[in-house]
Amino acid sequence: MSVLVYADNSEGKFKKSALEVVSYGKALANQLNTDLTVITINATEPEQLQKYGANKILFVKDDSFIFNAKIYAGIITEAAFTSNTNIIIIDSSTNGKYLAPLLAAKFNAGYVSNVVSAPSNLTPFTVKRKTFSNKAFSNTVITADSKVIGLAKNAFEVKEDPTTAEVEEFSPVLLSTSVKSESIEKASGKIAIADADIVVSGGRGLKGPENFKMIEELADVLGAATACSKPVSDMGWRPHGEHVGQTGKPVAANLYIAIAISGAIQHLAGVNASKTKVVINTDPEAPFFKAADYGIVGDAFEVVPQLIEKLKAFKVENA
Ligand SMILES: Cc1cc2nc3c(=O)[nH]c(=O)nc-3n(C[C@H](O)[C@H](O)[C@H](O)COP(=O)(O)OP(=O)(O)OC[C@H]3O[C@@H](n4cnc5c(N)ncnc54)[C@H](O)[C@@H]3O)c2cc1C
Repeated sequence: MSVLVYADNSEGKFKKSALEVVSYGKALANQLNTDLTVITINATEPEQLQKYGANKILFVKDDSFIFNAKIYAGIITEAAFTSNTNIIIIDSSTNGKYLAPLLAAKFNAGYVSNVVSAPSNLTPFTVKRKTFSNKAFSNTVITADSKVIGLAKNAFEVKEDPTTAEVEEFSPVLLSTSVKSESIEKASGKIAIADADIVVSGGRGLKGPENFKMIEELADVLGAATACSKPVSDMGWRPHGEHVGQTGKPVAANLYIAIAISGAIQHLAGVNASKTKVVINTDPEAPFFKAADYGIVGDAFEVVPQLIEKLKAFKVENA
């Protein structure tokens, strides 16, 4: 009986969250003294996953597949039955959050989301998860024989553990579904907040919508998504889709840069799952400084343009 991980990719490339779930799967497989099987769909280099401990890699290659949760859940369930597994691990990307409940229903499994560490106990199977807008942890027991684990982003380190894996093409017997994605047209060329590695976010301290040009420019240089605090979107300075926090979108980026944002508890609740938080604020008493890893006490209108120039120069030097 092996552990099965679904490794998602973006345009064929594995994201960090995919490597995190594979590393988690390997740790769990070691704990259970079993093998790790990974399934991936339309990744360009599926064999890369052997670097992170996969013993078997099942890859589906069919360019006509466009992400559709029902179809993908069907494929992953079929892979679970083929590989005789009773534990499926999945990331917490937007796709992962669509997939996990469908998988749990198909697999008749107990599903726990937002998991942050390997099981503390195997009998009963107990995992630690984040809860209450990431302000608390809960030790949760999965009593069902089959289990679906949704791993929180940035919760488990990517760890190399090279193996020689069996790499096998997997041809699922696709069941017909009531819904099929024919094509995807992205709303804009922008990076989505939920899946971004870096997020640059602006607050009310920027004083007006015209000043968000520098937020966009910084985001451009860093290849980041742009975001904002609630009042900024309430006042119509930025679209509502950019509002992050307890009542907005959650952010679990590798780097979250908060510019002229005070760090109210409702804002922090939505961004504190990010790995490294940087704050730029004129007020040294702003609450965000307590939550941040790095802080600059300074005027955004002076600091941000300098940061952009330095980053541009760094990119030219290191091109
Ligand atoms: C039920 C409820 C839910 C909420 N949900 C959310 C949510 O999901 N997300 C959210 O963001 N908020 C939420 N809020 C609002 C939240 O309480 C704060 O009011 C809000 O986050 C403040 O936004 P801000 O930090 O951009 O603005 P402000 O509180 O006005 O802070 C602006 C900051 O900019 C700094 N500043 C000013 N000028 C400069 C400058 N030139 N350079 C650098 N820094 C400067 C100031 O020192 C200050 O710290 C919620 C509130 C409630 C009651």
